[in-house]
Amino acid sequence: MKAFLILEDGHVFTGRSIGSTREAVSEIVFNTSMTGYLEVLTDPSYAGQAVVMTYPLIGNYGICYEDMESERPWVDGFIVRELSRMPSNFRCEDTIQNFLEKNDIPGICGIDTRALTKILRESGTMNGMITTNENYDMDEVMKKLKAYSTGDEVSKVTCREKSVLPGAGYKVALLDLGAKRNIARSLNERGCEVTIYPSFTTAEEIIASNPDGIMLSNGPGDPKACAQVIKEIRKLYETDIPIFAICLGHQLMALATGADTFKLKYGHRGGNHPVKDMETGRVYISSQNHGYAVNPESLDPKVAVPAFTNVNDGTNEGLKYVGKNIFTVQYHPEACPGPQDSSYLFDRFLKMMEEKKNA
Ligand SMILES: NC(=O)CC[C@H](N)C(=O)O
Repeated sequence: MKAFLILEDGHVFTGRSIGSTREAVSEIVFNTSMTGYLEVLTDPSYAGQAVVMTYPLIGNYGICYEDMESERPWVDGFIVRELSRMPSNFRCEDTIQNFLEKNDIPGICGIDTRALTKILRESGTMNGMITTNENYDMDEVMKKLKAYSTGDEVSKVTCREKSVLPGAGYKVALLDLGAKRNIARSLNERGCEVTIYPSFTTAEEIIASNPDGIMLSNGPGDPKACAQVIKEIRKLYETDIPIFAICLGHQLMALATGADTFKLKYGHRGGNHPVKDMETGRVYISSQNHGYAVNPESLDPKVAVPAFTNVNDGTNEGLKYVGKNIFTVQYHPEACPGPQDSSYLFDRFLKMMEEKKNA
């Protein structure tokens, strides 16, 4: 069946429908990872967005359920050049086509994703519609596209109840703002007992559980849409509990302590973004998925200083909080998909908890 991708600037791409045939209006973003499409589909940070994969062949190893980063796919749509018709891998359990269909996620294949990515890169991220309706009315479509914006996506994707991953080591409270599974897993593998809290949990409840450390997760949408969570994070900042935050968590801690965030032209999404550790000068290759960033000029140097910078565009990729056991990164040390270069940051968090305990 034919499908169309209609962009807010009037461009129309014609391809074939994959997954669900329903219409989807979303923000269109591109990801340059060559593999890891299942982790991309199931990363809750993509709620409210449809993802274009720039790598031209997607799906060749199928779907391996074990690799899911949450219990379901969260993207609004999936856009690829060529979808593998015959996945082949010893772990393969399903095809992307089936997986998208079962989960009612629409997609489009067979379009020139290079041309599409160039448009997004030059004009910036924009809204788009995926539809199988050949008789779409352009004026109606444009009205819908202009009206669309990501709202409070966090409350949509967070867990409903708290849960615990047992461990004999440090007790970590993980605030789930749309957490990828590999965050809890990375802590659990290091022996931590991880208690996962819904995003609407109060700071008082977390503090009362007396954790050795607090972890703020990644998550979808505009960080400024999370006013209530920001208030609770401010209270966590006031304690002396060690805190480590990733991506949305990093942005929210910055907002909670007086800094500002802004929307990047087309974001960073992929598996090979170079970040520089400002202290050592060493560059790490990181997995990233963000559309917003902290404005370093808005930082009060008495509160927080840049710890990592993106080598491509010089934007901020991490902060160290002055006089606090707090450090935060904009990229993904849990790296699923992506290089494992930065997994040492979890060890750094464990060391911080150890030092605090022995102080
Ligand atoms: N992966 C994330 O946590 C993304 C954070 C935020 N939603 C952004 O796009 O910048």
